[in-house]
Amino acid sequence: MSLYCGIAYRRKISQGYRLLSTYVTKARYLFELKEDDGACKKAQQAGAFYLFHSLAPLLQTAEHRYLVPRFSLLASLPKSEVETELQGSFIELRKAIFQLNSMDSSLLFTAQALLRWHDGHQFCSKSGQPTRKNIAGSKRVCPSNNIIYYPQMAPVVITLVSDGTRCLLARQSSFPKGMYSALAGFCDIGENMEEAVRREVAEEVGLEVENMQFSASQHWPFPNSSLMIACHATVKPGQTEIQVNLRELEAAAWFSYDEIATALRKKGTYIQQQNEAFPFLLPPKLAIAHQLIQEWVEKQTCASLPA
Ligand SMILES: NC(=O)C1=CN([C@@H]2O[C@H](COP(=O)(O)OP(=O)(O)OC[C@H]3O[C@@H](n4cnc5c(N)ncnc54)[C@H](OP(=O)(O)O)[C@@H]3O)[C@@H](O)[C@H]2O)C=CC1
Ligand SMILES: [Mg+2]
Repeated sequence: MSLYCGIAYRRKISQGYRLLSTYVTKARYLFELKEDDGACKKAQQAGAFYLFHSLAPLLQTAEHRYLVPRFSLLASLPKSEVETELQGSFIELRKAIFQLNSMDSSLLFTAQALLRWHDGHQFCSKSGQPTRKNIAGSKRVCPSNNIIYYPQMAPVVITLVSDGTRCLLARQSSFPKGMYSALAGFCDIGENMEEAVRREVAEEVGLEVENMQFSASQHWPFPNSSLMIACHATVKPGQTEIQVNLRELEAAAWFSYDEIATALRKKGTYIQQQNEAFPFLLPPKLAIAHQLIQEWVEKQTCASLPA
């Protein structure tokens, strides 16, 4: 039984935080760790580790939340013994995101994405020879031709479309029961963000958008690493009739401010909410889709206030 360990890059320099006072110094230290195997080996001795098994992180349960323990020592033990010894379980990250906090999730997402990338890039695509990982895990090199492979993220646009008073959400059959989200899609090669937003909205719901506004971005590890680029957009006036592309989506609909605001206020665990008679759930707080929806509600609230 093999155990993977994901190195928490930002945490492992905990000693360094006190000595290095500025963001620039910290960024340069991390750069050095990626470039200098010796420096990285040294840092690992004082570092903290997350444990993964088959890409599932070891988590501890506390009430309705998951805690992410970090370890300084690693031993090779069977999975079940590790779980018993460390009072936790290896839990699929996709299932755990509903109960993780944002600090933990960001590091876990990075660690899992790196582990997955290394697992899938063991061989050079040109020579077919095994590639070698540097100590930091920031790249792999083919010893026969020196080609360097770096971990990659696929750009994905995610758009919250509004008609001024309602917003458009959709669901795929793979989503958890009752969950609706903003429209997302991978950028095609050669496309810029604006073109990808227009195309994805047209492809998925048959609408044309205008007035795009960038909101924020996020690294998302599922199913492979994506860079989520989140935007707001509006449909052309009077063009609100949805034509769902059933190859991509199970359903799509316009939702009113009240429906969305009520869903945002829902309490209880995700499972409890899913068991309601008519579950309508929004993406977890950690997902940038949630942030887009929250922003839209805030904008609507401001717009309805008297001047
Ligand atoms: N963080 C967040 O808030 C959210 C994140 N997402 C993420 O956005 C991503 C894209 O959303 P989704 O609607 O599925 O995308 P798309 O609408 O682009 O549809 C996905 C399909 O596109 C094809 N595809 C094209 N390029 C790629 C690529 N580089 N990698 C994988 N598949 C590709 C695949 O088809 P085929 O399998 O036939 O090859 C896949 O089934 C997903 O990974 C999802 O997890 C989505 C919503 C919210
Ligand atoms: Mg999509």
